[in-house]
Amino acid sequence: MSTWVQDVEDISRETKTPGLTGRVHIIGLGNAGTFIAHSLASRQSPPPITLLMHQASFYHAFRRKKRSLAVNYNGLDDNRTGFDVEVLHDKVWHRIPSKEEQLEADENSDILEGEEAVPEEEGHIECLIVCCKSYMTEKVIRGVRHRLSPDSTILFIQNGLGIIEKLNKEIFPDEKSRPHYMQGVLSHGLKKQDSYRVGHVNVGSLVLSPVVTGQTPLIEAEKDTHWAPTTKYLLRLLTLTPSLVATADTPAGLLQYQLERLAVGCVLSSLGAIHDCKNRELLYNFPVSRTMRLLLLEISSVICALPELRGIPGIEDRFSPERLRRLILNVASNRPEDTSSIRNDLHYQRNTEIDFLNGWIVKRGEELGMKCVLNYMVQQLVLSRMYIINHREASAVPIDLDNVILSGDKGKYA
Ligand SMILES: CC(C)(CO)[C@@H](O)C(=O)[O-]
Repeated sequence: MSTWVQDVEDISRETKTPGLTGRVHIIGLGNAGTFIAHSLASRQSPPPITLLMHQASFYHAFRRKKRSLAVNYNGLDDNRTGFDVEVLHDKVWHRIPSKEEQLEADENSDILEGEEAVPEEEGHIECLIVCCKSYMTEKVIRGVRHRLSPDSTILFIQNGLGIIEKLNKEIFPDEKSRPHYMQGVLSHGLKKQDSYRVGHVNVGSLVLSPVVTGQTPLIEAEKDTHWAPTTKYLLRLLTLTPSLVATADTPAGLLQYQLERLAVGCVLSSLGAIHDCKNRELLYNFPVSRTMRLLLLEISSVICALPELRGIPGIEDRFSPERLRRLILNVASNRPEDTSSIRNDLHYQRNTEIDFLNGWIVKRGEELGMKCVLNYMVQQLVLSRMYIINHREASAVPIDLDNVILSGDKGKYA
């Protein structure tokens, strides 16, 4: 198997682009980000990897873990080190030197507990893997926008759809100065065990494809294989990383996996959050089953009418309400103890991905002249739950228990 250095040299020669460094930057160290960074570091020839952290506290936690990422396979932790780190402080990325570099450093910094030298931020980003939640992506990309160029490639591995359209509108309106995009669907079973430690529950895959914008239907895009050097490099690097089980697909092929994932999310994630329950509690429940069927009628109609999918054989069968329903029941039965990601986000009072799930169906339905009222209602129910939870928290009266005095033997508070 070729090393990453050979890959960089080959691609530089083939595409006549000297100066590629082969460095991969990763933002978002949840389950997917940790697993991908760990997998790249587990290669026989690991490429240079930089983890981008938005808060000094994330780095402090990482340092407590001896700057290692762990994936637990069959009960055994596999620890990997060797990651470079950059931390955002005052809108500037600061590179945190590795242990070896620190030994040589003589400067001190006040933002990172005054122990480590913080050199100037690093420059251009060639390959960026974004694994944060869809609702955070715009903010995250704004933070590295000045380090991206039309020669960069960004790979998005996230739930939901509509993120790239939003980025193009808000951050990269000029097509010529836009970076190249790739998207991926990760189906490995991952479970968070601790910060920077993920359990690998079952083997899945990572399906990848470069993103083409402005080509409808997508089947037309199959003729175009002129990918940017950084796209070629990232695709080669990931597909040759054994633990990822990654494959390259066409844009139309990938979109179909994304839509299946979207349908599962629109039903299981949203209903799990509204009912505040685990996947298993949505099974064998007649009223839930009625809701699922009705939601799927709208979801299936929108997907089957998408102009991007025109000309692809078998779309009506693959995305029929009944097939989607079976797919969803399969996921729920195989992962009965899973808690929906939207439910988790609500629990921790974070924003949710609802606008990129049911919200996307509503938006695309509108463009196609379909009123998806049930998906709209589900979107609003999740948003209203978020509103209630946030307001409940905001209006809670803080009690200073340290200063509460118990008076008399009746146990009354004084
Ligand atoms: C879809 C899901 C509920 C499956 O367990 C979960 O993966 C989620 O919420 O993204």
